[in-house]
Amino acid sequence: MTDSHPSEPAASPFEEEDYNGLQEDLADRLALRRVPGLSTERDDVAEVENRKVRLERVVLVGVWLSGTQSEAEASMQELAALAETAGAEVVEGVVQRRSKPDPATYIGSGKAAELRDIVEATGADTVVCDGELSSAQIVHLEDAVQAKVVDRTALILDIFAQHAKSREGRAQVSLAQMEYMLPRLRGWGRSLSRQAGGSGGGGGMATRGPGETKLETDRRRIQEKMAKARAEIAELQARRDIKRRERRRREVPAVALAGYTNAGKSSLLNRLTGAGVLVQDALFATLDPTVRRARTPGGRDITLADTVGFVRHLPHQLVAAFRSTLDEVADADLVLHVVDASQDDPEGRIAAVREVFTELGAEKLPEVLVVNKADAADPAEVERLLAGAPRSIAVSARTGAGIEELLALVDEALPRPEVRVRAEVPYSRGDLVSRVHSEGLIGELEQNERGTLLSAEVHAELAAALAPFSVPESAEGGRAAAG
Ligand SMILES: Nc1nc2c(ncn2[C@@H]2O[C@H](COP(=O)(O)OP(=O)(O)OP(=O)(O)O)[C@@H](O)[C@H]2O)c(=O)[nH]1
Ligand SMILES: [Mg+2]
Repeated sequence: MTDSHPSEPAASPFEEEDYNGLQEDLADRLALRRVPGLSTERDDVAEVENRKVRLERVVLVGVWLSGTQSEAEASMQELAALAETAGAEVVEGVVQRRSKPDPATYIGSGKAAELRDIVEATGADTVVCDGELSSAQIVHLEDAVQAKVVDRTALILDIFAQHAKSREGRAQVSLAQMEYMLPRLRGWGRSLSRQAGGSGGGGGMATRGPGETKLETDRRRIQEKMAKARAEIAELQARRDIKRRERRRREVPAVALAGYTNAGKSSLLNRLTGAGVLVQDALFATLDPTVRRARTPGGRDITLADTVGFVRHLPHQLVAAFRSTLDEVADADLVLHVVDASQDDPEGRIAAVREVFTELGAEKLPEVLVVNKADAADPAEVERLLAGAPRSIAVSARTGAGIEELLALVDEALPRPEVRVRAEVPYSRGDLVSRVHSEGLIGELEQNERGTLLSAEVHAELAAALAPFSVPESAEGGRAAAG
């Protein structure tokens, strides 16, 4: 397909002399990886209608559109990791270099025929494509390779469906799945019933007739379910909003841990707060965000939220459906952007995460780049990443290295409380003094016979509560040493 490379006999079915090494390499690695023992069966109405890829033998197919060889390799390896996370066994991975995906079959039709041979030879039951395919592409490719075809979006949705535990998480995933499914119903109906008919041309017309009624019913049923899911999410979101507003009212600064999936966000939350959050060497281990309290070395209380991991080309249906969850990021006062320094192409991951930040309207928030897994990473790589961000720190959630420093940096990076106060708080109002400790920044503090004399920076609401006890800067010999 490409013109820029002189042709040579290609050893591998898919393209190209300068690519063979990579492919064999890839095939080797892919063949080795397997995630055993993932739970499989779960009966969810929405899931039943979806395309599951668990416990299947899959062949991965990518179209290498642009970028370097190592980027193409990274993308395929990530697809393999996703497939395995979903519970599939990857038996083969192939890439075709093209200027754009084939509008009919994603990969070129000649390559599709070769892919069919691979599917047959390996006994695979499913082909997973590294992109988002139209329903027509799925149908045509299924016809060509005689196996089920699943795209990257469906794969990610399937993983989310397997991992979502809370009511809210499950409703969000099922909404996203239905949104994905709705425009593809026609194609699927056709391909599943395997009606005959030419592989080109008429497209959806082939389903006209008796099938049409069924299609309409399905569509209506799904739309009804989507409405129900939306209502459920809205209700749960209202509760989440109340909690968040409560935190806001108390003006506890909100810090969100965000970043690429498997970067170590949950591990960091555990390190920072002792929360026993699930940590797993798996993609999208966390779907239900946990919010915990923590205290900075400066004595300020903060909330720390663990969040859903991001991935390249995170399906927009998911971003939309997880909106209320992801608002933990959008509403934060500070984002800790966690990146795994031990993996390939951390910059690509950082960029992918920032794209999602933008989609969430969180791109302007103060950010600390937390370069994690420093224990396992190349120190030069860590240095490079640190240098690439104005505010950054290297840590290891595993060994605990850098954690204290991270907390200190949080202190520094958080917006400072805006009101300076000086007050003499009677001993009967010890509660106010402890609020100043945890919610403000204390300058001076001393006890005298009337109460606690303090000067501090606090937020507006606390300043108002302290107002009855305020004393002018000059009054009282501020630092009467002996007390
Ligand atoms: N070597 C090393 N491994 C780490 C470190 N932090 C986390 N890990 C490992 O990385 C894997 C992922 O950790 P998690 O904390 O679950 O990552 P996450 O970002 O919450 O992942 P998702 O919730 O799936 O998006 C686990 O196997 C952790 O043990 C670290 O500092 N060093
Ligand atoms: Mg997690």
